[in-house]
Amino acid sequence: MKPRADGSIPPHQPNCFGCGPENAAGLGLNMHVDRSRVRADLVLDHRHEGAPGFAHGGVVASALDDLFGGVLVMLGRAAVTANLSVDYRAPALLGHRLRLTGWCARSDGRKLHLQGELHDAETLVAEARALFISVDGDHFQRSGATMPEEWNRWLAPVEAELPPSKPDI
Ligand SMILES: CCCCCCCCCC(=O)SCCNC(=O)CCNC(=O)[C@H](O)C(C)(C)COP(=O)(O)OP(=O)(O)OC[C@H]1O[C@@H](n2cnc3c(N)ncnc32)[C@H](O)[C@@H]1OP(=O)(O)O
Repeated sequence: MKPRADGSIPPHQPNCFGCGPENAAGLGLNMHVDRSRVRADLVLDHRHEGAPGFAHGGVVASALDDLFGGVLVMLGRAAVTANLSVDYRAPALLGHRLRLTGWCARSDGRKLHLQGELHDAETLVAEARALFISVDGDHFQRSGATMPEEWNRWLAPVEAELPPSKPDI
């Protein structure tokens, strides 16, 4: 799995909660590569409500987690979330166009240290740090479900260190 020629990132799989177009309960993220970052716009609605008019914090965390899944595609690394930390800086308002940005701060063997932000125009709504751990195909065999064909190459072991990337390059 890799970004398309136009920079858009294909869904992890059609029913992915974050980006799968066939998941009626999903967030429907459309992600794309912008230099060394991954970006996506997100408009949340009443299905995602916590306090009246505000998005549920777990939904915000889910969006950032799946955005990091887009960073994995950009990097060509298959990995899973080991740790996700979110600082909520301002309420995420339903009906507003929110912008997600994610990038890889550094890698260390199997460990990928990812960072992301959620903005509403100029307002920082949330920022996240995550530790992802690279995995191979055996990790996903435990579910017994059929893996998407395009994951085969993605799930090949990757030993090489990734170059450091910064959000502003
Ligand atoms: C690829 C497809 C992705 C598509 C969708 C993307 C959507 C977004 C991503 C997700 O939501 S993934 C779903 C949520 N995550 C999981 O289900 C992962 C569940 N956890 C595991 O399966 C295992 O704990 C894990 C694979 C993460 C690690 O197990 P391992 O047995 O492979 O590794 P190990 O426990 O030996 O840890 C490897 C290193 O990472 C470190 N580590 C692991 N978990 C950690 C943690 N939570 N905090 C800090 N360090 C951690 C660990 O200390 C160690 O460091 P050292 O090598 O320095 O000793």
